[in-house]
Amino acid sequence: MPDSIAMVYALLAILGLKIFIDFLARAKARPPYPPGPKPKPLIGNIFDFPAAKPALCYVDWGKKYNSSILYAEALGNRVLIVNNRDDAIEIFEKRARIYSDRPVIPILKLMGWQYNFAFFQYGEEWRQHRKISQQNFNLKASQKYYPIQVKKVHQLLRALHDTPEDFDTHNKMLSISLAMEMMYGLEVKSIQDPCVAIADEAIKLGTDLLVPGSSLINTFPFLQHVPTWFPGATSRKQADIVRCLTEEMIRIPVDKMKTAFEEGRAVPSFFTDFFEKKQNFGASKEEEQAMQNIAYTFYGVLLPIFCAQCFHQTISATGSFFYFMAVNPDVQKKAQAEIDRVTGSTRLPTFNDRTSMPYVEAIYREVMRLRPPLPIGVPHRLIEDDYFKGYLIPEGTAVFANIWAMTHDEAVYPDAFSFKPERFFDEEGVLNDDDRILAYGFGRRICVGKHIASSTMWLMIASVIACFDITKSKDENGNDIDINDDILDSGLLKWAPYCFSRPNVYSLDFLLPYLSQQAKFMCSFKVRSPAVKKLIVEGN
Ligand code: HEM
Repeated sequence: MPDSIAMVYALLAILGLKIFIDFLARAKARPPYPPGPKPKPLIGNIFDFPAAKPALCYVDWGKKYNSSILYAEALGNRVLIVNNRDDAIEIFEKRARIYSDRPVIPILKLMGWQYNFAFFQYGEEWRQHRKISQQNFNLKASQKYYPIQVKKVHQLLRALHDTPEDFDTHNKMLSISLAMEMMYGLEVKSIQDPCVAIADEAIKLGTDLLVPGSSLINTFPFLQHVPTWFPGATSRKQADIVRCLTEEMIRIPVDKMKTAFEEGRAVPSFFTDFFEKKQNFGASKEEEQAMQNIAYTFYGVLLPIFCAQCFHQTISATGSFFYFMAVNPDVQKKAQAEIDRVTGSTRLPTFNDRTSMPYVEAIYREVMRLRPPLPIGVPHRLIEDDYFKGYLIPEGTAVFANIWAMTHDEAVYPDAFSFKPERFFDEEGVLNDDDRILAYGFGRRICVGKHIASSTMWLMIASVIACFDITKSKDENGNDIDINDDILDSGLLKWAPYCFSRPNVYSLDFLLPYLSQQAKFMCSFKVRSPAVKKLIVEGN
């Protein structure tokens, strides 16, 4: 080998060695990552991520590593878990500029779910959608939907009265028909309505694809480019079906609403109001697309949160409430006494009663505390390196608020695992100021539908308690059927950032908190009196 070539090789070797030494020196000099399980060579923490109940597992990590923030990584995917409320406020709210992005999820696009702005990257498009949503669904503006909410809750009461054993189906009707009427002014009359069937199927099939191991695309995003005809591309095919269903889910209500408009029978709603404005004053294509996306997003979000069966094993906020009432008859009695005092048992509760019913308010807070429907929230993504409590949090880290850990913190909520609405009262018996519902998340991505959610939940709770005694179901011998405590696992399922090749791309498994494993529980609804029966039937 000529000397000059040998020289080049030697220089390259020295350069390589220098880069390696610099790398080691930098790694040594940089502040450490937050505590967490020790990563293994190459695979990192892939086997440390919990296979179930992540919220609980991350609480254990917190104890083990004596830290309220935990860090782990697997094949370039970085995850930070925040177990403590103050840290969450510092990170998501005080540092919102850099903690408001979302991880990129390639399969969403294959399923046509990229129109759901809850998954949008932090940027101009998200900002536009968020602004329109806030204008239409802030505390004051959302009150224009009160009449629809009242109508839907009264329909739920009638349905529970007629066929109490179908309470899951009635929950589904509440969520879908509320969304349809609020967003498109459309009345869904039965569970057989094509809108219901299509939305149900799209969400079921779509969420199936998110279950770990169900699709290799979740693990190896490059597989998204494999054509559907390719042998073995089953999840690719399923994603295609979901996309078709999702497109229908978006198209059908818009078409129906336009027809109603042309025929002069359109009812005011989020989208109808926009459509009317468009006819009169015009609107840009982007604006129309944004309105359509928002209507679809709200529709898609309402289903899993309120509906116990849309995601086949989900226990919803409504389902958690039924459960807590069935196993806490004393709480129910106390709430019924309060409601009867305010309404005189001569009418159903109304929104105007909310401030006069502090105990019902406390029940709402306690349901949301004990069973936050999304226990580890929806991940945010950090857009640049950050330093927190002396630790380095690298750019691209997916950051989870462990809401469940915060709402089960014994230091804040003594006897945290018990259902005790009384905890929200001070010594004078006045409702305390612990009124922030952590279940709605944090910062700029905080739930934009929280006022609709809060009012719907409150009215549903007050109305159902006013009308029914909810008890455990009985077996054929008249004995109580115990409700399996597994119900307590609600929504605590897994999130595991499986191997992805791109640092800002995460497994869809983070959506799994939406899913839970326990079977449907049984409870029974008994109308409290003939007078109440009359109120239910007449809807007063
Ligand atoms: C009990 C009911 C509900 C709960 C517990 C809940 C919870 C949440 C949580 C935890 C997030 C993520 C927040 C974060 O990133 O920190 C979220 C986002 C969101 N929620 Fe809700 N939600 C509920 C009901 C609703 C309803 C009824 C709507 C619409 C009508 C809605 C619309 C949205 C939207 C659009 C986002 C995405 C916001 C964004 O990314 O900017 N939610 N929700």
